[in-house]
Amino acid sequence: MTAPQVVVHRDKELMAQAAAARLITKIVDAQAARGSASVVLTGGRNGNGLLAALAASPARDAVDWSRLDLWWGDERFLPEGHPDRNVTQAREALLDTVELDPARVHAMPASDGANGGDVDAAAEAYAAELARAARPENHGAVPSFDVLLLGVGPDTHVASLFPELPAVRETERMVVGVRGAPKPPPVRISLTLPAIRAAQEVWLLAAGEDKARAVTIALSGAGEVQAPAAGAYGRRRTLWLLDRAAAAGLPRELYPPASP
Ligand SMILES: O=C1O[C@H](COP(=O)(O)O)[C@@H](O)[C@H](O)[C@H]1O
Repeated sequence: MTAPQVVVHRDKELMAQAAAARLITKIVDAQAARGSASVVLTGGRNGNGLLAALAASPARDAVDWSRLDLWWGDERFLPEGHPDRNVTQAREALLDTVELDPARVHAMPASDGANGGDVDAAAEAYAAELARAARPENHGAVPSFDVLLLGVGPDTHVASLFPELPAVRETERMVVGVRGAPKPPPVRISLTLPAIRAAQEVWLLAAGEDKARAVTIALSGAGEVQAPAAGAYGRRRTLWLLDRAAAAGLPRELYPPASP
């Protein structure tokens, strides 16, 4: 487990811009070192804010978009093209404006796709897609993603792992179907904590007053079943990217005094 590092920005706009700049640098560095990069996207306000900031950044042209693998941490199990699907929102915020290789865009299945309305079969299909992409050096059933992004919900959920629901207790499967999510829609697909922890770096995003309680709980030693965000960490780095409002309840010693 890597200890969380906390970076606090003035407001949510600056947080999104700084996170976008950080992500561009990570992708460019990975592509320079290995020829390609892999990123797991998140849905939600902060994840989409980051993508919009990336779309607006002139530095986005430093990325070779055709050599980027994109995966999703979770998806709302809805028909293809539904406006509430995370992939639809990501396309609108960024993906439709860059030259991605469609074969490298690994959206989670839709409820009107090959598996029909069977969310468990859809989750299994996504797990199989991840397993095919994993290399022997990844030592597991999912790739060692360069960066895995997670928005933190006001109830401490990450991806579609909600407090106390069975998905957050999963220790074997990499992807699961979720039913009864307290945030609509109730049926979702999610990476599990073991899949999330396969990433080299996990970045958790939270901005706004309504996230302050969740951030304080997750960073104060809570258990992952009660506070799923507490169980999200990367192999090499776990980075919490916050704005001042979301960090309001944290003890000041948790982040450096130099944070503007
Ligand atoms: O429903 C979801 O919510 C979380 C958090 O979203 P936010 O709007 O509160 O920031 C998100 O990370 C997840 O991907 C999404 O499906």
